[in-house]
Amino acid sequence: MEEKGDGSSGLTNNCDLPEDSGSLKSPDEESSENSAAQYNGDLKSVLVTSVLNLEELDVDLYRGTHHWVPRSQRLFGGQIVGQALVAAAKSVSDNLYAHSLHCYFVRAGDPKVPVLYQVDRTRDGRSFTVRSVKAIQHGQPILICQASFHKLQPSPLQHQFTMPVVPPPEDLLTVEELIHIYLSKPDLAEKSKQGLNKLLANEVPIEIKPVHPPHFYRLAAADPKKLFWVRARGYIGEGNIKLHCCVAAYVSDFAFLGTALLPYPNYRAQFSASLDHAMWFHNTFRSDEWMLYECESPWAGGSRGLVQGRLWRRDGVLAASCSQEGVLRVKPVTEPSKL
Ligand SMILES: CC(C)(COP(=O)(O)OP(=O)(O)OC[C@H]1O[C@@H](n2cnc3c(N)ncnc32)[C@H](O)[C@@H]1OP(=O)(O)O)[C@@H](O)C(=O)NCCC(=O)NCCSC(=O)CC(=O)O
Repeated sequence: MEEKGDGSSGLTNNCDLPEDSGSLKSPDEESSENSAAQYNGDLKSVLVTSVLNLEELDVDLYRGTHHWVPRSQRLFGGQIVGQALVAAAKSVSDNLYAHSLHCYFVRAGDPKVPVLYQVDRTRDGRSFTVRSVKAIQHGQPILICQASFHKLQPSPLQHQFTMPVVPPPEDLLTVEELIHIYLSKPDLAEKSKQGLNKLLANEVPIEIKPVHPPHFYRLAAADPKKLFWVRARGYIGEGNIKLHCCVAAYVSDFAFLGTALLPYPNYRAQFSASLDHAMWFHNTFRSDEWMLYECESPWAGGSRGLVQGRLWRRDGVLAASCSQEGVLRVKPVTEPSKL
């Protein structure tokens, strides 16, 4: 069973709501914010230079291309959500910040062609503004998304759960380092070796450090809960709060639905795909800095699973919350994993 330190049910007052923190600086980075190399390499994140850098075709019409495509050969849901949020954000003024989005994945995305994003300016209110975005391929919607933006408004109401107590990312191994360890096991089945090598060859623009690696890889039945540190690969830098939300939308769909499979190591997903994805942004954060992703699945049934997640800044501030339902069609595993 997975342990979560002191859990997340306690309420504290230490949340740092946007009205208090228009800047993305965290206290320990203020003195050296211009040093890209201290984050995660001096290369700009491909998420910013390519994936989330949409081409404007016409007013409220954009085109997005792909970077990493999962083995399923359908587009990664996080990419479509992230790009849809970029498109929505382009038509709202600078003083409005995304606070929530709600999406349905209605068709599989085709990795062979780009995606068009058509933005409908649903409403511009006094403090809230809503956009609807349709992601289109082959003339048909693959995703429908509603995103809402809000002006910063101060309030005395401030609370949040407490971040689970876990080892810092510096004390944990990346997924790639863990895979190298598994690959060095002498009794590793050839099929597993091939699978792991394929994973290594993936160019996922996200870095991950699982807090409990065996749980992450579903080796034994575990509670449907997982914790991992996550950040965009490469440097993004301070500045654009909206952009960090779009990167977080991309990141938040990664390995999320798999949380619902953790109690069932004797089954593998024959067909799995996210059906919907919702996010709420609570505080400013940097998506190129380590954030703790706390994922849990309160329910599975009827070939579907529900997952919920919290993205924590490493200083304990709750950055965002996520929810997703996915279709999960499984079949029994014939050979146990030898990782
Ligand atoms: C969810 C949908 C498949 C529902 O569409 P339909 O209702 O028409 O589809 P369906 O359920 O009838 O069939 C879908 C596939 O399941 C197969 N299928 C049907 N019944 C089955 C059963 N009982 N057991 C096993 N498989 C079954 C079908 O043959 C088909 O495979 P086949 O298609 O091979 O013929 C679609 O809306 C969709 O593709 N939405 C997009 C989902 C998505 O791409 N999400 C983002 C990526 S996932 C992601 O990013 C997160 C993640 O991976 O974790």
